[in-house]
Amino acid sequence: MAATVTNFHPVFLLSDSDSYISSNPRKPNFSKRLFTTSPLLFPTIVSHALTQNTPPYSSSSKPKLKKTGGLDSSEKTQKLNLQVSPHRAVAAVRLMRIEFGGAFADLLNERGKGSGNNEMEYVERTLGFRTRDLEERDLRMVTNIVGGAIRWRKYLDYLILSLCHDEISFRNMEPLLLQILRIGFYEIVKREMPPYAVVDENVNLAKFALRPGAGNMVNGILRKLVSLKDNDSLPVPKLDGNDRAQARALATTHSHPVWMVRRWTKYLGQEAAIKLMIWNNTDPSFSLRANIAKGLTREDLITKLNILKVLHEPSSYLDDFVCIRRGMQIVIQNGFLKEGLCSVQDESAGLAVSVLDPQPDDCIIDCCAAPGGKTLFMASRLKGQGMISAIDINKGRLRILEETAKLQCVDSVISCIHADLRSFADSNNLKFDKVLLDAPCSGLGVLSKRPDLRWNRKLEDLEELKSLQDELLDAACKLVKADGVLVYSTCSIDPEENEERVSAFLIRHPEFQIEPVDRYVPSEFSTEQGFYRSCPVKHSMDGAFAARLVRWQ
Ligand SMILES: C[S@@+](CC[C@H](N)C(=O)[O-])C[C@H]1O[C@@H](n2cnc3c(N)ncnc32)[C@H](O)[C@@H]1O
Repeated sequence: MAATVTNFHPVFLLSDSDSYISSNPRKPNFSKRLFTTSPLLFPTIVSHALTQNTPPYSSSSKPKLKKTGGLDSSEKTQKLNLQVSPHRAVAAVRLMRIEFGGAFADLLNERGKGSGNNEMEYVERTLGFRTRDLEERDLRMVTNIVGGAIRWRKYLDYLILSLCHDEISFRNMEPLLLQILRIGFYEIVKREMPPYAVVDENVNLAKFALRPGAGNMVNGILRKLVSLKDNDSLPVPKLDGNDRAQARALATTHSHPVWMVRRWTKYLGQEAAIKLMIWNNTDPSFSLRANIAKGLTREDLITKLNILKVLHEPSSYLDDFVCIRRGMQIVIQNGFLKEGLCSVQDESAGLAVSVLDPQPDDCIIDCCAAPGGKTLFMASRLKGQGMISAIDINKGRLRILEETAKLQCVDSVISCIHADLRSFADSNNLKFDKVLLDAPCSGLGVLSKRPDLRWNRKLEDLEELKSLQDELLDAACKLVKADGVLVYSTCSIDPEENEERVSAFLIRHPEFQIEPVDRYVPSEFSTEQGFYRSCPVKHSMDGAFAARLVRWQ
């Protein structure tokens, strides 16, 4: 079934700042990381993870499901547990789903697909009991705990390991027990919550979801942690030794993979790498694009936000954008997105569209378009005149684009094409004024919004991505008419996916040359080489890159 906007799927919401690896048929292993695991499969996966050690409930105590998949109402009440705080129970299950079920850590999706009743079914199936339904405040706490426990996973595990008897008991720890400890450690060390309440609550969760002995263990470890923290004697990774040793220490302290620290230290220097990691660990802020095609100007949007007391300020860089400082959930709950009045779009993505500079009557092709963040923004700039062909290899995501285009009233200027760009460009002799290639990339510029991404990305991915980016550039350039424009963009901050890809392209295609972007974006975003680059720390937005290339012969 088509994913609809009302499903509020993370892919839709976080479109621009998200990164996707190709479902490249030539590289089938690529698609593995692309999708969330089917919710139907999740309980099986988690059960497996749980039973690696001790099952959380015996088979006789497992909740019975009706044939429809819903819970029998008598079961619901029987299993209701009022002693466990609901937000911790839900957070523990979400963490399990993200780690073992391949779900996205979606910071906006609090009431969408996979939550609400569905989510309580996961809770019951995973923990063996239900909790009371979540209130708004609980939902905010779930989001905070899940985001924080994922971001800080490496650092939290370092602390947990330091308080375990030995490394083997840490390595063999039941997955659910480990999630509960991570929640407790995160709350005590990073959220500075009243420690004894945190200890009690997490002990209860371990006791009911696992067994009394697990509760005792959580109690012992958390109490040791509280005492170390009170005495200011938490272990600290030592920043000394050679580059590799220093990278390892920084990776632990700032909770990132070692390879990322080494790479950023190489390209940015240690100080800037540290600042970037601190940024990635900060709660993200979101920006909204007012949908002028639906008759909502930025001023109208601001009026609505003022009425709802959402803390915001107009973007300094883009006319239609508003930066939300606090109250994003209010925007979601009031249906602004579902009604298509505005979209969640990072300014960095909006600026990449400015590099292409879509104008009424332009004939544009968006080569990797789904789920459509940039296509829809470009379409709104055409003001009903011109045409955008939106290609994507992923049918499901393309359907999201189609439906959102209708919702936002820009469908009359968009035509969707489900195809692999490479074969499309080979078999069609079409030429366009403007070609956008928003390439699949590592997403290293959007780690603050995608807390799980840092753990899912591997250094090896970069090599595969780089050759895919080259192939897609070679295909996209075939579609550019004489004097036409090709914009290559990513949401990565890695020079090998950005500047290096463009340099390599220009060697292969001397018929293109760089047009400096300073006419299209504020000068602080333009690099010496004439490219667009946003830096999270400097500009307080996601990291992104774009190059504007013109076919001159
Ligand atoms: C970074 S995302 C694009 C995001 C999109 N531009 C937006 O703003 O919402 C990259 C997209 O490239 C698509 N893709 C990957 N390989 C492709 C190929 N060979 N042909 C066409 N699309 C491809 C993926 O399905 C994915 O949707």
